[in-house]
Amino acid sequence: EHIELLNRAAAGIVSEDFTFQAIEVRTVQELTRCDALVIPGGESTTISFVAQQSGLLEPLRDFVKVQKKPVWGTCAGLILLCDEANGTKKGGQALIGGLSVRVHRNHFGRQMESFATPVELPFLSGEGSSSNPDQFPGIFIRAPVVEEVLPHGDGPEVEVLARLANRVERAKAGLSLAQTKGDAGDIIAVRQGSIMGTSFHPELTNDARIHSWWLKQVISGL
Ligand SMILES: NC(=O)CC[C@H](N)C(=O)O
Repeated sequence: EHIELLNRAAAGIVSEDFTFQAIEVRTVQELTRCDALVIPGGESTTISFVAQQSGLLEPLRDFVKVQKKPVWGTCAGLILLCDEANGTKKGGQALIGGLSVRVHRNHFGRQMESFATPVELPFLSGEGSSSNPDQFPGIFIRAPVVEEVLPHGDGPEVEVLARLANRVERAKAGLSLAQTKGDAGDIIAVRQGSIMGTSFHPELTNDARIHSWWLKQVISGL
């Protein structure tokens, strides 16, 4: 799904010296070919287990924290990119790290508590021609939130890109209040230097604006 939306986003970028190819990464060789990486949702414990087993965990840490190539994590991908996680499986779980934040896994509850709600993303205001330029369909599936921004040492600051609006505000956008979950102020999108994370799943919508925005950020840093 991410590749599909990235391809659509790339098709909208008109520049002579820009060529784009998206590949799936399962090996170190494939990772080495990449200028930037999206870590998708899924199950963070499984993703890090498989990454460890296939010798990808250290190369991923190097990609993110040493080479500082642009990375965007969605949901489980966000969890993996955080320096600390709460609500981890017993005994903890290996993370890639890089974002100076603590994330709370499964913040809204179990699978049955998954929900869709409009989210305000002020950074999108230049993207597309929607009548509601900042509004984006947020799909939260056993989603995490960033529960605390940690000291960032001598690295770049953590920018909070988006928080959930209050439920009454979101209910005005079409959902019934009962369907509208999550508390006002919950942090659902962050960026720190080359690393971005979103709690929700833009790749499960038909809206390529975040992919387009992110791709432009990546290109401008290359
Ligand atoms: N949709 C998702 O990526 C769910 C994330 C999952 N709850 C985890 O901890 O990894």
